[in-house]
Amino acid sequence: MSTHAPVITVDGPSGAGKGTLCMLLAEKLGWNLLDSGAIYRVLALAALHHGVDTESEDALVPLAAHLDVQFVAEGDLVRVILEGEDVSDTLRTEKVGNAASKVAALPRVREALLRRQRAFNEHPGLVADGRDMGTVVFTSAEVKIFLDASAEERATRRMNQLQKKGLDVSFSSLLSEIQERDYRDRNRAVAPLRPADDALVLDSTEMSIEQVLEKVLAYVNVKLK
Ligand SMILES: Nc1ncnc2c1ncn2[C@@H]1O[C@H](COP(=O)(O)OP(=O)(O)OP(=O)(O)O)[C@@H](O)[C@H]1O
Ligand SMILES: Nc1ccn([C@@H]2O[C@H](COP(=O)(O)O)[C@@H](O)[C@H]2O)c(=O)n1
Repeated sequence: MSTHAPVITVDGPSGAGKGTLCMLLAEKLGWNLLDSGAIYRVLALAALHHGVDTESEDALVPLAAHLDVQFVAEGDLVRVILEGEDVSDTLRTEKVGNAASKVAALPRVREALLRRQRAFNEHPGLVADGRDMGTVVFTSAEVKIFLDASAEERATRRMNQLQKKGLDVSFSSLLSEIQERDYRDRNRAVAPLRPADDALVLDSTEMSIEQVLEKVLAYVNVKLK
């Protein structure tokens, strides 16, 4: 990876604050941003649209290889366009998140999406958000972070987020959806969710977004010096 731009990877379970942290880091550093979860979500949504079985690896691999998706920056937001349709809001639902974690458990599907993810590694640098950024996709990354928080705190954050959008949600169903997805992501045979051996593990349960950013920026400055 020496000819490539520097990379900061941020892995961790759903709702730990990876997306928020990565967006702030990318803004602060002026680097590119990869939301790898969005790629798995787009594939799951494409499968649902085309009536493709989300458990059939044979059917999903060609779909993954030919995904017609664009990520369009719009101010602070990145709009996701699948086959010409803006799917940014649909993509964030728990239904799609769950379907994404099913397609993400299939080895040949992950393989088919590797090149697409690595193509984001452009100058001046990349902040990569996901589950296996530090362990599989960018193993030589200069900085690796594993961001965690208790399942209860993550469900609370998600509930607040959805309530701000005017959605009525039950804490207990959010918690069980998060726990189900965690279990699948941590126990799959390929690229299971775990900290890279050389990652800084940060538990954000008791930390604000500002505290997480401050701690990570201090670490990044030391590592990139
Ligand atoms: N340290 C924090 N304290 C309180 N709320 C937080 C913190 N970090 C993030 N949040 C809030 O939690 C919600 C989920 O955060 P975010 O989307 O960044 O998580 P994520 O790890 O990227 O989740 P996913 O993997 O499912 O996309 C957001 O509403 C965000 O503003
Ligand atoms: N590098 C990654 C990123 C995501 N996944 C799977 O996709 C699901 C959705 O991810 P979000 O970050 O958008 O919530 C997630 O539950 C994982 O199953 C992955 O496997 N690898």
